[in-house]
This record gives sequence, structure tokens and C-alpha cells, in this order.
Amino acid sequence: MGSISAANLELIATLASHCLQRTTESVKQGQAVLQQAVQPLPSCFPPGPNGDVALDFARDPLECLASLKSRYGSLVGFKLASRPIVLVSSPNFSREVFVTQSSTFIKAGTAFFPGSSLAGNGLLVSDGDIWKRQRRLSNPAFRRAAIQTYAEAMVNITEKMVDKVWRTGGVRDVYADFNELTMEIVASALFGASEASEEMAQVGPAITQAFQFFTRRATSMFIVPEWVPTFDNIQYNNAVTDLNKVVFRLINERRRQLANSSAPPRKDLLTRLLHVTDEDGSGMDNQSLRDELMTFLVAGQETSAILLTWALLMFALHPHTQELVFQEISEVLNGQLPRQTDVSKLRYLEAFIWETLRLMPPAYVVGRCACHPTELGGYKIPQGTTILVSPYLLHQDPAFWPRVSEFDPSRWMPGGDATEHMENDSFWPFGGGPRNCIGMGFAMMEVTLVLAVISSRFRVSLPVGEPIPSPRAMITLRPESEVKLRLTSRRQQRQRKSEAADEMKVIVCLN
Ligand code: HEM
Repeated sequence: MGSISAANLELIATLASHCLQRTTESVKQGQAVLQQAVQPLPSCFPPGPNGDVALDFARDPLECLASLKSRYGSLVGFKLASRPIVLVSSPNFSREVFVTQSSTFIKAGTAFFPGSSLAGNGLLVSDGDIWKRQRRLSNPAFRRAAIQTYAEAMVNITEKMVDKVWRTGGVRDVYADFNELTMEIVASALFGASEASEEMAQVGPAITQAFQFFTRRATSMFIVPEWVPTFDNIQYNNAVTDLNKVVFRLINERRRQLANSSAPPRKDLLTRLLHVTDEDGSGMDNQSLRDELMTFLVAGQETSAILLTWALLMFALHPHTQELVFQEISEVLNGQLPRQTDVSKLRYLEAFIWETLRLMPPAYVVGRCACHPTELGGYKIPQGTTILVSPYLLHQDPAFWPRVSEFDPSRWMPGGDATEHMENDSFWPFGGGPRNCIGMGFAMMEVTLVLAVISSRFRVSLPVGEPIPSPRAMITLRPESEVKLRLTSRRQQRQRKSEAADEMKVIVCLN
């Protein structure tokens, strides 16, 4: 057997110390959780059940949260997998968590929060000064004028999908199709609709694998740290390594192009992020850029795919509403493809999207952690308590929403009963306060344009005998499995109708 070289020894020593450090961190975290587990809930905690609700939650998270609210009200204290949790589902307490006490209720320490090497220390997970700086530097890339430049690509990519895979319609798993579509849209917005997004498409399987792992981890009660060499972890870490290679290469290439080229700057998000600097002239380093780009992929791809899927299901379940959307689109677009300037004219479609977000908010709960002892609604909230604000429960509360379970987009039209909900804190599909969704404008434009393209070409229905797909609450409120919908080409349907009418005319003449 050969002897171990000095370099190898050094490597082994580094690895060992790394593992020891990570183990110590994990042990510390484990001790903190254990301490919380054995401690009873404080007496002045919000009222709730005595036992741990982990089993109920694992069986059906939505049902578990709804039953907690119906039994104990809009501020419930309980234990979930031994962690102290407060469930918040009223407008004023949600505002307090998101806005008034936003510096007390932070991300770090939130139970079941999917911190992961995939999104690194990006906007979704960071706190304090790091988050402030990254948000300040990222904001310009999401301003209205900036996101408008992605509209054309959003429409082209949708057209391409429709022409390639939907063509004449038929039954499709629209959830799978939308996952691919939104991945391509967000990758093209991030890196430009060129070789870069093609390169990202090549790492599609790695992204899918990393996302699936990320979801499993975020919904598991027992989290194995990513550095432990389990089969799952090794696969995941390989996927992240593949992604990192591509993303770092793209960042370096773009930096070189910007330094050398006198050509007009590209308009993708990466270029915009490379241009912004702080007051001291410094911008984001490669690692921060990588973390934000991956965060935008993680935060922006699946949420939009889910919203599009629920929207199409709503079309299928409410044919009259679908026809109203189609009428509006026909009038506004007049047979042309939608453009960014059309988005604000599609008022009923926008109302339709808000109503879908009301009943099926992809972010059905939003988590925070109390970074020091505080109060909420007169109750004591110890440091380390996880707060779950639930837009899903709030959007379905009959105290704030008349005809609460009716799907009625017209409530969002001028004079409707929902228009004031944006201001009165009973509608939080994109979160709120300083940590609200940076991609809200992007997502609303994307979903509007995609639905406009689809609706002008297809009528959507539930295939005969197909059950209505149900939601499954994971990190997001996603479909439980495939969502199979029938897409009937409106053009072919018109053709068939006019052929049938011609045939009828012939029969009448012959008679
Ligand atoms: C229908 C689509 C979307 C929904 C429903 C949604 C929902 C949300 C919600 C509820 C939050 C707040 C989370 C919290 O407070 O902990 C959030 C944050 C965030 N979203 Fe979205 N999102 C969507 C699309 C997007 C898109 C398209 C992007 C980017 C391309 C994006 C990027 C982010 C980021 C970076 C954050 C963290 C912001 C911060 O803490 O500063 N989201 N999103």
C-alpha cells in the first residue's frame, strides 16, 4: 500500500476539521431543538392544543391548519415536531409579523425552513445587513421598466411550447408542461434568450433533481444535514456542483464581455445585476451573484408553474369565466400575439389571476422566527418561536370574504367587494412588508402573457372521468400529482363547427 502524501494528509485534516465543525454546528442545533422539545409551552403562549400536532400535520397539512384555526382562532400556539409554533391567520397579526415587527420576526431559526446550498445565502434566506444590501442591489432588476423587457421572450417561449407540444391540443399534464415552460422563461430572463439559457436547459435534470431534494428536505420532519454522505445527499451535491459550474462560467463570461465590449449592454437580469453598485462603488461578488441567480430560479420557477396550473384548472372548472377571459383577450389582442403594453388592458384576466391566488396561493404559509422575546396579540412569544402566517387560511376566512368559497373573478373588478383587500391586509399571496416577493411584477406579467397566449388558442376542460386534481401542501401548495386537462384548439373547433353547418345546409337543400 502506498504511503499517504503530505498533501493528502493536509486534505484529510481539512476535511476532518470541516466535518467536526459541521458536526458541532449540527449538535448545537440539535441541542437547541431538544431543549425546545422538552420544555412545555409557556403559560402566556397563544392558546392551542396540548399535544404535538406532527401526525395530523403529516397526514394533511391544510386540514390540520384549518382545524387549528377553527378550534382556537386566528392566533394559535402549538407544538409541531417538538418545535413551538404560532399560527397566524388574521389581517392585523399578519401585518404585525410582516411589517410592524419585521426586524423581530426574521428568517434564521425558522423551523422546517429549507436553508440549502442550492439557494446559498440568497434573498430568500438571508437576514440583516447582508439581506438589506442584496435586496438594494437586486431591486433595480425587478423594477417595472426592467421586467417589461422580458415580455417578448415570455410570449415567444410560450408560443414555442404551444406549437411544439400542444399543437392540436389533446390531453396534457399541464403541470409538467408549465414546470418546463417557467424554467425556460426564468432562465432566459436571468441569462438572456441565447446560448446561455440553452446551457441552463442542459442542466435541466440537475435543476429538477436539486429542486426535488430541496422539497423533500423542506417537508421532512427530520433533516439529515447536506454534508452527510447519504445516497440522496451525494446525488444532490453532484447536481448542485453541475449547476454551479454552469452558473459561475456564465458569470465570468459576462463579466469579461462587459469589460471588453463596446456593444450595447444586454438586458438580462445577470447583466443588470453586474451593473449595479452600492454607494461605495462595490457590486456583488461572484458568490453573491450565484446565490441570487439560484434563488431567483428556485423562488420564481415553481411558484409560477403552480399558479399557471391552478389557473388552467379554474378555466376547466368554470367554463363561463373562461369564455369571459377569452372574449376580453379577443377584443384586446384582435388576433395578434400579446405584448407587454396589453397586460394592463387585460383587466378581467388580472381579476381572474387574483381570484386564483386567493383560493390557491402557492405560498400557503410563510415562516418566520422570533429573534428575541416579543409579544403578539397580548401573548408572550419566546425567542426561537416559529411563526407561520397563512395566506391560505386568511384568504378563505368568511369574516373577510363574502361568498368565500365561490370562484368569482368579478369581485376584483371595479366596484367589486375584493378591491379593498389589497389595502386591508386580508390578501397576502406575495407576502408583505420589506420581505415581500421581489418577483411579484415579473410573475404577474408572466402569468398574464402565458394565459393570454393559451386562452386565445385553446379551450380548456377536464377530461371525462378524470378526477378534479387536489392540492398538496409541501413547501408550496402544489398539485398532488399530474394535472391532466383537455386542450381543444379553438381554430379547429371553429372549422369543425363551420363544416358541420355546411353539411347541415347541404342536407336541408337536398331535402
Ligand atoms: C406566482 C408566483 C410567485 C409567488 C406566489 C411568490 C410568492 C412569494 C412570497 C409569499 C414571498 C415571501 C416569502 C417570505 O416572506 O418568506 C416571496 C419572496 C420572494 N420571491 Fe416570490 N413568488 C412568486 C414568483 C417569484 C418570481 C418570479 C421570483 C423571481 C424571479 C421570485 C423571487 C422571490 C424572492 C427572491 C423572494 C425573497 C424576497 C426577500 O426576502 O427579499 N418570486 N415570493
